[in-house]
Amino acid sequence: MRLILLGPPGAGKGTQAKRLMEAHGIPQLSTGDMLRAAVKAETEIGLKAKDIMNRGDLVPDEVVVGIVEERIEEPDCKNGFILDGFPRTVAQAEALERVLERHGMDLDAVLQLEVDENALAARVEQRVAESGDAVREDDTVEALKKRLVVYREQTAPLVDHYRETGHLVTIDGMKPIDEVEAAISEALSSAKDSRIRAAG
Ligand SMILES: Nc1ncnc2c1ncn2[C@@H]1O[C@H](COP(=O)(O)OP(=O)(O)O)[C@@H](O)[C@H]1O
Repeated sequence: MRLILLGPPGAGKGTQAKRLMEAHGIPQLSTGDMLRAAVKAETEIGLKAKDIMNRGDLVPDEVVVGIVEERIEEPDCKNGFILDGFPRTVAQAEALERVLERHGMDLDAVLQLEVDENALAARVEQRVAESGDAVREDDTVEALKKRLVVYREQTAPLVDHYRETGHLVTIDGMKPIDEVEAAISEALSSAKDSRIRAAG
């Protein structure tokens, strides 16, 4: 199963990705985590990405598309994967479509976690407060605000994009974590049923 988790910072993508990973035995591919690892290892990509990430801006499309393509070629992605934090622009979505096509893969669903903007600010502020010393370098109030603006301007258009491609599944992300998980699992099984019906 190949899934995309879509939603603003603080929507709970990482939390649900981990649960999906356990439920389906497929890896979570978080471009944020991969880029943070590159920054830490001071690779060429990491050196380029560091300041961009700390500002809350987006790393260039070709950089993230490159790391995602390399990652999905790994053997653990054979049965599928969960993309978390990618694609973040329409150009990335189009590049992903080409990459998947080249590898003979297709998408099963794009899970949009829909959340209330006011609640988001509170969640991310809490994350900043709780993270204490282990704070992520881009978890400053300023960078978070910037990430929300970037989301609205560059990533939110993906909702329409994936509605048009027929992959969009909208989930209420304001519910408690277990209920969001249950809603996702239900949506995935009915998506599967309708695919089986369409094929049969
Ligand atoms: N697909 C992507 N395209 C461009 N930049 C990305 C992408 N994924 C992650 N990044 C960079 O990494 C930062 C952190 O990403 P992530 O951990 O997914 O953030 P969040 O916690 O806001 O969901 C982003 O602000 C951006 O600079």
